[in-house]
Amino acid sequence: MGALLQIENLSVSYRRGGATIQAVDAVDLEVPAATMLGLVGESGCGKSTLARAIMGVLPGNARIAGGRVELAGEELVPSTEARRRERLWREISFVPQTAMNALDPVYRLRDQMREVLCSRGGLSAAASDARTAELFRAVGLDPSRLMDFPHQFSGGMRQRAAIALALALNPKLIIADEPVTALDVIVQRQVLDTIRMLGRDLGLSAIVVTHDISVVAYLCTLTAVMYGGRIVESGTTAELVGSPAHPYTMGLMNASPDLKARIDTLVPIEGAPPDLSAPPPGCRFAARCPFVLPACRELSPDIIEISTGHKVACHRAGEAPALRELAGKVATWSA
Ligand SMILES: Nc1ncnc2c1ncn2[C@@H]1O[C@H](COP(=O)(O)OP(=O)(O)OP(=O)(O)O)[C@@H](O)[C@H]1O
Repeated sequence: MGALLQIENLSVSYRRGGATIQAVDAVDLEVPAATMLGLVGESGCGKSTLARAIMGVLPGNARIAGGRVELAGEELVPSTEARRRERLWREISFVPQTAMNALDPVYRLRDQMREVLCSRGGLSAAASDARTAELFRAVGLDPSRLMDFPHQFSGGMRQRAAIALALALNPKLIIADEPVTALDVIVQRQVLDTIRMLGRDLGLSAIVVTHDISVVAYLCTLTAVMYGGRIVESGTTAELVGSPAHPYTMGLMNASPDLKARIDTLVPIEGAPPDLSAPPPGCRFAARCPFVLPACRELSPDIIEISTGHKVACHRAGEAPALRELAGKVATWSA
């Protein structure tokens, strides 16, 4: 049986000025049913573009340059606009970074839920309100707040309401784009706990987009690391966090306050991701990689499977244990 979501060789580009920005470059990715996959990488690596391509909500200057996406055997990309609209909320829903991107400030929460549950889901107003109360309880909101407007909620509560909205019609796939980034640390943890619990209890299938690898480690069974428009490492989260094989993944972990397992201080990765309007030849991480070899700057590494389900695109993947050892030293990253 195929995975729930299958992405094959997907490329997405933007036109800006006279330039073409290759934001997603030949990406292959699968999300099995009842699985949360974390898509992690720094800002500008193409995560949101990939998420938007799956949802079919790319901006006007974007173009699917190639590839295909299937959800439960049905083609999502390419797709017609009518089919895309029909699918949104019912089959794919999303949790944005800021709940106000999903919630309308002038409507009561009850009415926003009715908009999805009645108009899209065909429920009566009474059935919608009952379902909303059930959803509110599931996400940790008091159903007595149903008649509130979004501004009467705290940021964390609004994010919970956005999650309730995303769950409303039992979609096949949820895409959460930086679902806790805008919240303060304590609330982040509470909302993450709720998402984790819902993931387990409801068997959710989701892609969680984040720059924070510790969020992925906390929530997701599978992880895909994106850099420069490409997936550079993917596999189970346990394997990636326990034995990262790509130097970029090792660097992300050193820079994460919650995962700095090997170094007792935070070590940033110097520099910035490549300009995707003129990406470098070879490995896109070469300019920042402490383990770079001359070949890395010329030849793009193939993705290879180093153990069951653990894939990495690095010329030095065979030396991963030794590189991990070195990556655990501060001097490696400051050289
Ligand atoms: N509407 C757009 N028009 C032109 N270029 C864009 C547009 N949106 C994104 N890009 C470019 O595409 C590349 C990938 O951006 P994208 O937002 O997908 O990355 P990201 O990893 O999700 O980062 P962030 O977390 O900052 O959104 C970047 O070079 C970005 O500047």
